[in-house]
Amino acid sequence: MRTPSIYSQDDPISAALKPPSSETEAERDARLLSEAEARRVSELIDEDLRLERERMKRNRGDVKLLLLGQAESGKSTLQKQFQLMYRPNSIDQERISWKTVIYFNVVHSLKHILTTLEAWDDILDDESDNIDDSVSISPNKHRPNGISEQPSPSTSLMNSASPPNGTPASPARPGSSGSISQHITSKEPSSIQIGNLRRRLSPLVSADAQLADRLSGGITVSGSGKGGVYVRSGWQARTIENALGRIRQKNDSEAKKARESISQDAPPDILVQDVGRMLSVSKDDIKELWAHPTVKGLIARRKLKLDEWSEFFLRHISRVAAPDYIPTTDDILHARIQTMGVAEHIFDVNIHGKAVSWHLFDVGGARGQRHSWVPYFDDANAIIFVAPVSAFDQYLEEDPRTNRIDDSLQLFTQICSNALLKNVHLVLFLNKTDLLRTKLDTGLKVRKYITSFGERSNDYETVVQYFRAHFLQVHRRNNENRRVLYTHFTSVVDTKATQRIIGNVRDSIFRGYLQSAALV
Ligand SMILES: Nc1nc2c(ncn2[C@@H]2O[C@H](COP(=O)(O)OP(=O)(O)OP(=O)(O)O)[C@@H](O)[C@H]2O)c(=O)[nH]1
Ligand SMILES: [Mg+2]
Repeated sequence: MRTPSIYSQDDPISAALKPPSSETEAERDARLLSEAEARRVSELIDEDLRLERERMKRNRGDVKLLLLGQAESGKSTLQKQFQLMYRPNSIDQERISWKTVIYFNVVHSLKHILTTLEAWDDILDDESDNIDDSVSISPNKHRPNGISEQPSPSTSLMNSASPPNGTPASPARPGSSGSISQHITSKEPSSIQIGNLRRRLSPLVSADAQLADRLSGGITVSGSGKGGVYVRSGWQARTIENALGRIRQKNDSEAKKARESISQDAPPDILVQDVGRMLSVSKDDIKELWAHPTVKGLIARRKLKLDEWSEFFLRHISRVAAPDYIPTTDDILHARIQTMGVAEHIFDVNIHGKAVSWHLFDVGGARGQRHSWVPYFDDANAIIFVAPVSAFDQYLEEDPRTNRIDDSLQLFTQICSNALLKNVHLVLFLNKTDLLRTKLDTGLKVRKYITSFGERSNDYETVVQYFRAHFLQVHRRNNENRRVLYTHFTSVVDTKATQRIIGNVRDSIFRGYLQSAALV
C-alpha cells in the first residue's frame, strides 16, 4: 500500500504541486523523505515560536535591570556580586575558568612592565626625571603599546566654568605625586638585572597572545589594546570546552550536559597548565621584577602606569603562581576581562515571599560598544549607572584627550536625558572609592587633572562630594519627570558592603516595580 502523501486530491494548490504520475519508486521515496524533513523543521520552528511567545508572556512580569557606565567602571564586577548573592553555586562552577583570565592578567601585566622598561632603556634616567606628568616627558624611544605620553590635558568638568558649590575654577597647577625613595645612579647593574629578568621571563610573556586567543575565541576587536581582550557572554564554557577538547565533537545536547557537569575538577587546559608551570618556576623572578627599584621608580614617576588588577595579582603572586592554585572569590572579583556586547544574567529574587525573575544586562562600556545598549532601553525597569570616581587622573583608552570623569558625566547626561529611559528607576554607584582613597593618600592632586576643582581641600570627603555634586547637577538639569536619583558610594570588590547596598537597591527597585505594575 502507498504511504499517504501530503497532496490532497481536492485542494487545487495541492493538485498543482502533485508529483508527476511518471514518478519512480526511488523518486517517491526521496520525496517522502524530504517532505518528512520539511514537516519536522516546520514543527521545530512552530515550537520555537510557541516557547518564545510563552517566554515573552512570562517575562512581562520580570524585572529588567541594566548595568551601564564606561569601560572599567566595575559593571561586570557588580554583576559577579549579584551572582554571589543569588546564584552562589554558579561561581563555583565557573571558578576553574577564571584561572585562565587571572593568568592572562598576570602575563599581560608583565609584558606591559617589560615593554615600558625597554622604552626607558631599563633604567631610571635622573636627567629626564620629572615627577610632574603635566610636563612633557621625552623618553628615549617611542611609547609602548601605543599609549600616548603626551601630557594628558587637564579638564574643567563638562566644560563648566563654574562648578557646583560656587568656587570659581582655577588654572591647573603642577603638583607633586610623592617622593622617590630609590635612585639608581649606575646604568649597568640595573639594566643588566632587568635584561636577565626579561630573558628568563620571555617564555612566560610570549604566552600572552595564546591566552588572549583562548579567552576571545580568536575574535579581535579594535581598541582591545591595554586591557587585553574582549569576551562575549558564555566565554567560560568556551575555555572549559577547550580544556576538554572532545566536547566540541559531540552534539549540542551532549555538550550542554557535559558543560553542566563540569566542576572545578575538570582537567586543565594544556596551555593553562603550561602557563601555570612557567609561573611557578618564574615566581621569584616576577617578585624580583615587581620589587625592583627601577620599576618602583617608574611607577612613582607615573612613567609606568599599572591597572588595579595588575597590582592586585602581582602583590599576590606567591599564591597565584603556586602549582595547585585555584582562584578565590576575591581573585575572581579582581580579575579583568572586557565585556563585548550585552550579557544577560537571570536571577530568581525572592522579596517578601514573592519570587520574581531579574534579568541583569551587563554591557560593554567602551565607546565602540555603546551602540549595542539601545535595544535594551525600551523595556528596562531600572538602571544602575556605575561611575568610577578614582579615575580623575585617567583618560579614555579610546580617546586619550578625554578625562574619564568627564566621559562618565557626558554618558550620564545621555542616559538621564534619553526619552526611552524617562520612567526608569535610576541608581548611581560612585564606585572605586577604595582606589580614590589610596590615590589621595599618596598625594595625587585632583586639581592637577580637573581644573574646576580649584583650591578645595584634597581630602576624600571633599573630593567625593565634589564629584557627587556634578552628577546630581546633571540629573537635576535632565529631570523633567522629577524622578528620584538614588546615589551610593561603593567599592564593588568589597563583598560585604556591596551586598548590603544591593539589598537596598533591590528593595527600592522592587517598590517602583510594584507601583508600575499597579500591584499595590
Ligand atoms: N579596587 C577596586 N577595583 C575595582 C572596583 N570595581 C571594579 N574594580 C576592578 O576594575 C576592573 C574593571 O572592572 P569591570 O567590572 O571588568 O569593568 P566593566 O565596567 O565591566 O568594564 P567593561 O566590560 O570594559 O565595560 C576589574 O579588575 C575589577 O576588579 C572597585 O570598586 N575597587
Ligand atoms: Mg564588563
